[in-house]
Amino acid sequence: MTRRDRAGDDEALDREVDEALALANDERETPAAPAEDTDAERDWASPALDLARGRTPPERERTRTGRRDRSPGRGHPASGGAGGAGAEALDPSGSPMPQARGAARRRSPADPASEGTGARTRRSGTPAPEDPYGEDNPGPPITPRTWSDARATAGAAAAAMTATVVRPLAEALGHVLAEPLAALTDLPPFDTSAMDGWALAGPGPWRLPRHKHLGEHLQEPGEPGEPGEPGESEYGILAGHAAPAPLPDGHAVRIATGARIPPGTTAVLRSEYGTDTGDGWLHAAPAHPVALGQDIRTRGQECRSGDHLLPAGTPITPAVLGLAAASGYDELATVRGPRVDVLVLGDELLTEGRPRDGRIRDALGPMIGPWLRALGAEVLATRRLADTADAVHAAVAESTADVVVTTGGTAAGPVDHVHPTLRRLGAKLLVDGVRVRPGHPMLLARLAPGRHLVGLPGNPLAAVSGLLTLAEPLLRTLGARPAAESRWMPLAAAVHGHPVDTRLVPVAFRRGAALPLRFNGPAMLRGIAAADGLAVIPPGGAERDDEAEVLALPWSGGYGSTPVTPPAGTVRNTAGSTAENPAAYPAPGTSDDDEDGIPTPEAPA
Ligand SMILES: Nc1nc2c(c(=O)[nH]1)N[C@H]1C(S)=C(S)[C@@H](COP(=O)(O)OP(=O)(O)OC[C@H]3O[C@@H](n4cnc5c(N)ncnc54)[C@H](O)[C@@H]3O)O[C@H]1N2
Ligand code: MOO
Repeated sequence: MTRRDRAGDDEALDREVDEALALANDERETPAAPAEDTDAERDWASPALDLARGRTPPERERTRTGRRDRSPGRGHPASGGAGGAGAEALDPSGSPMPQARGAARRRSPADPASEGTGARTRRSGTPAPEDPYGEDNPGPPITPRTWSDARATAGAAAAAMTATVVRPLAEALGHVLAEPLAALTDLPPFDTSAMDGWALAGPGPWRLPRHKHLGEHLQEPGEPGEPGEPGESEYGILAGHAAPAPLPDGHAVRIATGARIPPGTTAVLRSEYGTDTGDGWLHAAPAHPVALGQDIRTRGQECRSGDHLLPAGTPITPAVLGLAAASGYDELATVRGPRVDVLVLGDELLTEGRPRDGRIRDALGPMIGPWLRALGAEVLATRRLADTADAVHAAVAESTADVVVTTGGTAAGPVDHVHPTLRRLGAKLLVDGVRVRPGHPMLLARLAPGRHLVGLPGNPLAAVSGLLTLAEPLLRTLGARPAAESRWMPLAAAVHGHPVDTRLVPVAFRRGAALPLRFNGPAMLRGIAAADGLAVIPPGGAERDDEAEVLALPWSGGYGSTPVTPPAGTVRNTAGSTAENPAAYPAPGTSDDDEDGIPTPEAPA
């Protein structure tokens, strides 16, 4: 067999398998299907799949990778029961779907190769070659790449951006620290009480200030600070006041959590452990003897001024915002996110109302921008373009963004204008097709040094596949973001595979397992909208209980899980779709001090 014969054979195989997968994944769920759900109906795609598998050329068969067998010790509830049979997948609404069957074989335990594994790019701070695939280095051949190779190529296609933007804390969420976070103060900045109670000097019983007996002062509060010593209110020493006067040996004074400790204090007694006998004396409960230093947070316990709190490259989470504020910051130096223009191609697309007259709603305009923002991009605009070569060419040529993301027009149809546009602009294709389903026509091109175009296929789930395969690694590198740890989970049901391509399949997390969802065809969003992740299914498919790599989604943790706050006024969506964040954090609230209920003194006795 010649090389050409084999290539032709492969294409025929691809077509057959695409059709079989489409049948297995899409049409099985169409309302027109007969009401009775017999085994025969459920399996009607299997012969085509089996046929396709049977014809797989031996050297391309089962280059199974990117998986680890579940160790026998790691049981999960979904795998319990009789012999592993009868796994159910749920559709997005939670109804059981028939188990995929006959499509995958049990893995051999040892499996060192890693085709399905998400490739890692270097962490921020590691120098990257500028424009790695420039004129001097044409890079590896471009077509078509395996899924993991495509991700690695996208992650290595650019260097980390160096521009920084100083942002007020309120606008820094989701960005990345451009510089290490160093404490601007000691934390705590002064010795404070960890509890409401009394500051004590020396061993008890302790003398209480006469005019500050608890009973007297809960009735008619006067002006704070009125009675007593400097820094005291009539309730004793409260948080937020000036330095209190020294506490003489043998004395006690009421003190609130977070208030400054008066000089001379040796310990704090919690209010529930002490008794004010009403005659001017305070006694500790015998069950709670006072330990030296108890319930005092000493200055600098958490950090000293200048201490290195977090490294550059740390994503700014709500917790980082809190730490930055506590340690004295009003604003943070952040890495400028890569600027992205989104171009939505397709004359058939409507921007409002129900599909009509052969036209459908644009599902990608409202989805891609927010998703990119969750991946750290600064989305300049989402524009819808007419399906003409000139419109596409002009929009790409005029864009000043670091990354142009197009949707649709990647295939070879009469109005697929992405490839011709790239040729016209002299762009260099880095990835032209990926061995992944859905989404195989996705592409990545270098428009100019430091400027790239990601071409997402028009089928909506194929576009998501392109986002996670090409856009995510590219944006991660540009934005100097750390790669997320790979997450592996046992599959709660078998999944049909493509014989030679990786599949990305929406899954829901259920009891520690990844449950494949229905409605996972390339044109469908119903599965992904209900999903917690995208399972990476290696060529050949996977059995129930096989461990699969699972890609995080912006709303399910892992990379891209922290949405970037759109700077007010700077993010426009010229196509008029809402640019709302799909996973916005709630407004920062207050949090209690460390009331952990553990009666252990904070400072050693
Ligand atoms: N001869 C071939 N045809 C196709 C192939 C192929 O290999 N050979 N691959 C198929 C696959 S797989 C995909 S994926 C698509 C990719 O096509 P394009 O990137 O050129 O996208 P379009 O043709 O513009 O659209 C495809 C499909 O998606 C719908 N679409 C497009 N944009 C949107 C949007 N914003 N919102 C909702 N739906 C959208 C469009 O109406 C089409 O139905 O090519 C196949 N063909
Ligand atoms: O299978 Mo296409 O690649 O629909 O995305």
